Amino acid sequence: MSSQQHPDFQQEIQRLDFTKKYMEAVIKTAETSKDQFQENMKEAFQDVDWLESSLGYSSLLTNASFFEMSLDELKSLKNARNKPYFARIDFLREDLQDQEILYIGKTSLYSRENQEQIIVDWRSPIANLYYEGRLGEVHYDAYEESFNGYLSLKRQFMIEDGELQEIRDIDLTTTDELLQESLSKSSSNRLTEIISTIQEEQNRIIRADLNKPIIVQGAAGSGKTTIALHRISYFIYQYKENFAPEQLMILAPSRLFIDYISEALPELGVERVRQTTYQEYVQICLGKKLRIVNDNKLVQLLEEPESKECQISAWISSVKGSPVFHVILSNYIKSIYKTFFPKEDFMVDKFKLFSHKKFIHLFKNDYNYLPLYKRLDKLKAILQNDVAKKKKNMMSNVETFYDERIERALYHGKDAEKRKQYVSDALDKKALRMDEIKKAIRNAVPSYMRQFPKKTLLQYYHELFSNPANLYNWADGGLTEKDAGLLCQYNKRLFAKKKYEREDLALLLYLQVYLFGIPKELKAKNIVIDEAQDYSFMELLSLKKALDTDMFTLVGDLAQGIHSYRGLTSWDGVLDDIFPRATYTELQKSYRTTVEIMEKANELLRLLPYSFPRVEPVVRHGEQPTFIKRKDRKELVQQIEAQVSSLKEETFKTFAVIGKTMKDCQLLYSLFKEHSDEPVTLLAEQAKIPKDEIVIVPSFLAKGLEFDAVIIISLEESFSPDSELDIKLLYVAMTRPLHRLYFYGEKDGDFIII
Ligand SMILES: Nc1ncnc2c1ncn2[C@@H]1O[C@H](COP(=O)(O)OP(=O)(O)OP(=O)(O)O)[C@@H](O)[C@H]1O
Repeated sequence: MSSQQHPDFQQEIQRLDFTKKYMEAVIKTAETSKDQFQENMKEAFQDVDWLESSLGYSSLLTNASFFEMSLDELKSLKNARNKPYFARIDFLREDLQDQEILYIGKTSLYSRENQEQIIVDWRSPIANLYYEGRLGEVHYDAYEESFNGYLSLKRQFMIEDGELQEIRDIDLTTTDELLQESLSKSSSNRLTEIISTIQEEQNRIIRADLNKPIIVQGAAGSGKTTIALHRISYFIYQYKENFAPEQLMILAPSRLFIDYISEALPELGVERVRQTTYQEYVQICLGKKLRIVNDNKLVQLLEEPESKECQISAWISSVKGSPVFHVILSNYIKSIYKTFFPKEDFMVDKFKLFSHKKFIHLFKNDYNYLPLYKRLDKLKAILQNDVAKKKKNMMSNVETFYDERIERALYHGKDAEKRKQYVSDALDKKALRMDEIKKAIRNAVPSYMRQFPKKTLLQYYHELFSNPANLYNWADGGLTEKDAGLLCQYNKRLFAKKKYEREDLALLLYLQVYLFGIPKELKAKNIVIDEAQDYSFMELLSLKKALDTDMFTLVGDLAQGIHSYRGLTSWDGVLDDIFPRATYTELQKSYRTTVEIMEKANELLRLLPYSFPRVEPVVRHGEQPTFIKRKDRKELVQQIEAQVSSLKEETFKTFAVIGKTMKDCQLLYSLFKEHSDEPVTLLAEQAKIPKDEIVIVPSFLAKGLEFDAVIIISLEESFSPDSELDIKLLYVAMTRPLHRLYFYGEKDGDFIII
């Protein structure tokens, strides 16, 4: 039924009008003075002729009183002005008489007269009925109670600029037209919120137990990034009393990616969540800016796959990220700890203040929870305290010793001359001893502390690789002697140039945790990691140790694991050994691409040596992906320009040309600069994604992004069916478009499956 003919259309228009006016009055009052609320209400509703209708709105003008609002609440209310809600549910709870009619929106709004909800927040427990509930008998859980009832209506609203456009009632048979419509729209180059069309399987992840970590293996375009952001929003809503948004953290693969998600964040009320990249975060924790080289070994692997050096370097990365290094670091740390067990008692002058056994006991037991150097600080403080407490006693002991002697000599000595000499010597000795003891008191703690090694994190790290025999022993059989030798040689070469690689960061972070500790203010309470498949075992383990929590949301896709030389090839180890409490979920449905594109991309998955289930696209059809024989140089640029301009005529807005490597992209970029006036941007890791421009982007940087149309090019580089990496890169590139996909190459074999 078209919305205009819907019997409730007029009534819904009135309801929307009421809600908007009510919101305006509340916003105005919050911005001025709360005493003005009655006035503001009268003003907002002055020309409304339906107030006396059966809807019973009139009492609000007389009974309303205003309540304080937080700045955040006010901001979300203002954001919701143009679209106060997107759905309605009618629910009769079995223990209540009256049916509840609930309007669901981005934020909540309470009636100031009777505290009834005018708009229900999408994150509230009852709103779950919209996402999960079929019409009929349903239940929802809230505050550890379950409520049964009957859901008689699920209605969706299309509201644009505050005007009601359409109403759709969802029954058992209707497909989700709103979803179809939302997916058929063109992309704005940015991620947006999807609260009105969240699907059941996605909703379950967003609302999954917030006290447990969660790992999501999701196909390309299944909504992983989107869900992760919505889960943060849900978390903030549920725990607004306990956590400030700043205590949550998103770790994104690059600055480019942070820019990409930035638009969805304010919409979801999560813009204050910390957003950073793994490398930035670790370096902040280490308190050092290191010179990171070979950041993208992937590029080397692509450009020189046969080079021996390159293969060794990839192998080094995989070992440093593997559980073997957990064993190595644990043993290494134990060996460092041993050098901190004192062998001597703590003496001040001739006084024994602290036995070394007591010291070791405190060190090993009472301060076990602290990092090594923090334990040392504690002990130092204890010694200083002890000395301060016993100082007087020690001095007076010495003093008394001499004074007694002097006194005895004064009263008992017979020979006056001898007595005088004795007293004078004793007084000298006393002065000397007093000086000695004062000096001993001053020096005792610093000189005792001097026995402990004082090294920096980097010194410890360098020592880890200084001796292959040690490394071999610490590995407990995890490395051969030859491997240990190779690792030491490789790292020594780097250290000599004061350089480090990304893979060193995890190991440095682990050592930092156990040796020096991580400042409290850097420990987020809940962490979201996107593209988690690109993290190694050690990277995830070190992060968990550094942050001191297992409250992680990890989302990723092993099929897009283009960094698998260092990253993960299975979630098993992560689940078993790092996050044993985690809930593991898979998402197979893809919302981004059309059936035609996804089916083609699925062909690639079959070529990978792992068994990935086929990705199921949401039924949305489009054109078949097309191969176009590219022309040379200048003409190629014209070919692409013509393609884009015809796509623009079809109202598509965002376009990317994806090349396998940065080299191919740079080549195309220079061709554009030479032969075209069309604005183009070559995307780099730190870049921002421009709107309304063609972007040229290498396949490995395109991960996570999306565009209306994508052209995959092959200039000097083609994708090889024999390389797992090439298959994954092509898969990533092919799953970026929403609507159209083209291959521009010399011959169809350039793209493996075309
Ligand atoms: N329930 C939904 N309603 C509307 N759009 C959706 C829904 N779920 C996902 N989408 C859209 O599908 C696209 C893909 O989502 P997203 O980028 O979160 O997927 P992803 O799993 O992170 O993909 P990739 O692994 O390729 O990076 C986005 O445009 C997102 O807005």
